[in-house]
Amino acid sequence: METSPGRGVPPAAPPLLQVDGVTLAFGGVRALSGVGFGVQRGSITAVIGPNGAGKTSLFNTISGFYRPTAGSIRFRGQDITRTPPPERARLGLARSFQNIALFRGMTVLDNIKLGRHAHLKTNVLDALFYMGRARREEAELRRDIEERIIDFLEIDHIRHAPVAALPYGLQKRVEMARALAMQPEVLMLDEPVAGMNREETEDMARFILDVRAEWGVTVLMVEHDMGMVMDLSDHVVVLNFGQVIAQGTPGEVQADPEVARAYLGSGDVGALRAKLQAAAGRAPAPAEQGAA
Ligand SMILES: Nc1ncnc2c1ncn2[C@@H]1O[C@H](COP(=O)(O)OP(=O)(O)OP(=O)(O)O)[C@@H](O)[C@H]1O
Repeated sequence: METSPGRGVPPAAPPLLQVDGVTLAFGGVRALSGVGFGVQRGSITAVIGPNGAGKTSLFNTISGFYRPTAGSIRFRGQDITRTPPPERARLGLARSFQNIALFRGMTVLDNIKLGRHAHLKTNVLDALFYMGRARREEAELRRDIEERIIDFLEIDHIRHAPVAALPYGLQKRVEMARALAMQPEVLMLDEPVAGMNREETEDMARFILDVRAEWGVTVLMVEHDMGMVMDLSDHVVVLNFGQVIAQGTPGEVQADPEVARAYLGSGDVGALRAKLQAAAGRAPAPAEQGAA
């Protein structure tokens, strides 16, 4: 492997997803101003920030629902700034939504199948007569869904249940299953643990880690639960008023006075760290107490 001259450190791989100078305005409101960051392959990257910071706008821009007024988004080196959302999904960018966007009257299995349909190569005529490749793809589809995703997310017992009948935590899990059924390279999770109790949050955190470890999927999430973000993420991007005010490892952003100012109104990083540890249900370790 090629290394940097004289330093013995391999050069960083180009990011799988690269956001550069993204600006987005709604009339007079600038939701995003020159936002830039990279998502490394195999990482768990989180976007955080106070209410109204621009997190949802950024997610909608990356998945193609909003078109930026300036800047670019590259995925696997390809410029996708103007690529429509379904095409981005086919390229390998799948997402879940902050407010669950499942078909509530349909079963869990049928909802998950809708995700997989993004990849079916069957043409309309085949589908109409349900023959040849269509039938093979349907069989493959069922096997893939039933044996991998449903088992993995431990939702076997509810596969035939209508989504509307399920508790919130399970609905979120089904949404993740549907996004996974698109076989994404990057799974974008919009507030995956919003509204969940601690047990549901811990389950979801475990699934996110396993998605990366067992499926090799890169994860990009927006999340308010700071404890969960700090525990899981390799890279954290902090937005405030539509701008990136800090980014780095969880330790780096927690030690950044700008981040403390955005969340607490003062640059007290010790208070920020204590708040985050309280959010994660932990007391500060003795070595950390004086570290601020
Ligand atoms: N469709 C829209 N039309 C006009 N302004 C919008 C629209 N969507 C977002 N905004 C504005 O853009 C800014 C960023 O909003 P956004 O929802 O992206 O923030 P957020 O970080 O996701 O907030 P929250 O944490 O509350 O979900 C806010 O000032 C918001 O009022």
